[in-house]
Amino acid sequence: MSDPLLSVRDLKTHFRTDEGTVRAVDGVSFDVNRGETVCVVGESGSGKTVAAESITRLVSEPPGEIVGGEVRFDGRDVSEMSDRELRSLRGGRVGHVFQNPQSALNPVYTVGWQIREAIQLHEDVSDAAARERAVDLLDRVGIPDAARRVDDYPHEFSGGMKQRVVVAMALAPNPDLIVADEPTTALDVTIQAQILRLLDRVQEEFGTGILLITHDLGVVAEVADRVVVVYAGKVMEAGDVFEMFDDPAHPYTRALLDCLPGRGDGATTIGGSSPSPTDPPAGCRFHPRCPHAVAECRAGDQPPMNPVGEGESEGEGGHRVSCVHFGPGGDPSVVRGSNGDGETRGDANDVNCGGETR
Ligand SMILES: Nc1ncnc2c1ncn2[C@@H]1O[C@H](COP(=O)(O)OP(=O)(O)OP(=O)(O)O)[C@@H](O)[C@H]1O
Ligand code: NI
Repeated sequence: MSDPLLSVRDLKTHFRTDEGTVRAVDGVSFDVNRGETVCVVGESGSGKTVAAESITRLVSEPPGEIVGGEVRFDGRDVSEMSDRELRSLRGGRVGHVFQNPQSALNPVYTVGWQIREAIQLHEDVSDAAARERAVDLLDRVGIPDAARRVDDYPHEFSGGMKQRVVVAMALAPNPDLIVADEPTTALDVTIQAQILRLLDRVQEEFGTGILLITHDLGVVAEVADRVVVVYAGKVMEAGDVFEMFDDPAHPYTRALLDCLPGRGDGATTIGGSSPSPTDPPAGCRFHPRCPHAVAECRAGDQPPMNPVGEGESEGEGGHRVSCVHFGPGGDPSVVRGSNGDGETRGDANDVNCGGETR
């Protein structure tokens, strides 16, 4: 198999604050292959945005610092790139779409000008040709009357239309990877579905890799090929979307999935609160809230990523979980329920289904 498009290994991004060191991302690994959609899920403050920003080193240093690990894009170590190379990577081969479209658009230029810039930064094309492509892109992201709207300023677009412009801008240089951080939370569900469909079409046409950060497990079910579940800066579970929804392994994942309509009782909340980002618990970071925690979960480091299924590969692509019950000598039925079909699920787990998992 060829190298993954993006490979993140044991990434650690910390912030030095007056309250202490915030271990926002604390040893996170995942891959994104060409043409694949990987979703990162986890509750607020778990480090999703910081991980996404660390890929092209967008985290402001200080207070942030990438203190460990490795990010490889198309085989190249991103930490070895010059500032010039990094700038051309961002908004070039890696397109970012952030939660707030406002921050991605410059209010003093027309959207057409900004998309042209995004094209011409990476390609030697004439103004006329770039403008034509800008119109075409606006049209493709579903902006009506694109030939006229191309000369409008960002403030002349509604929130949903603005986010489409941002997507058009990210797509302008034909990126190999799109990193989209909650690109649709601020949008109504119809527009959200349209944007997701658009990304899907682009992916099909160009084989683009997509890293999508979202709270919304409904979106995950719809678009993900693989899922990475993060909690307090650590990966709890990763794997194929079907395997993960069919046989969720980590108690945290199971609690999250219980919030989906038609699963669990849909009304539970995770008891307790997120751990302190400056002083996270030893052992599994989820243990203080886990109904299945045993002594082994409370000491040492986060458990290694154990294969979930029989004969499951230990590699980056397989279904793996950071839980001692799936480790050597462990008994997964403790988590799955004695008959293995998850019947005990939902009783002690209290995951907040409101707010974050809209
Ligand atoms: N500039 C900063 N200075 C200090 N701490 C920060 C900074 N940026 C992020 N953090 C901390 O890093 C942790 C991870 O934040 P992050 O924004 O990545 O979470 P998230 O998973 O994206 O959450 P959300 O779903 O709310 O967007 C949080 O504890 C946050 O407070
Ligand atoms: Ni975020």
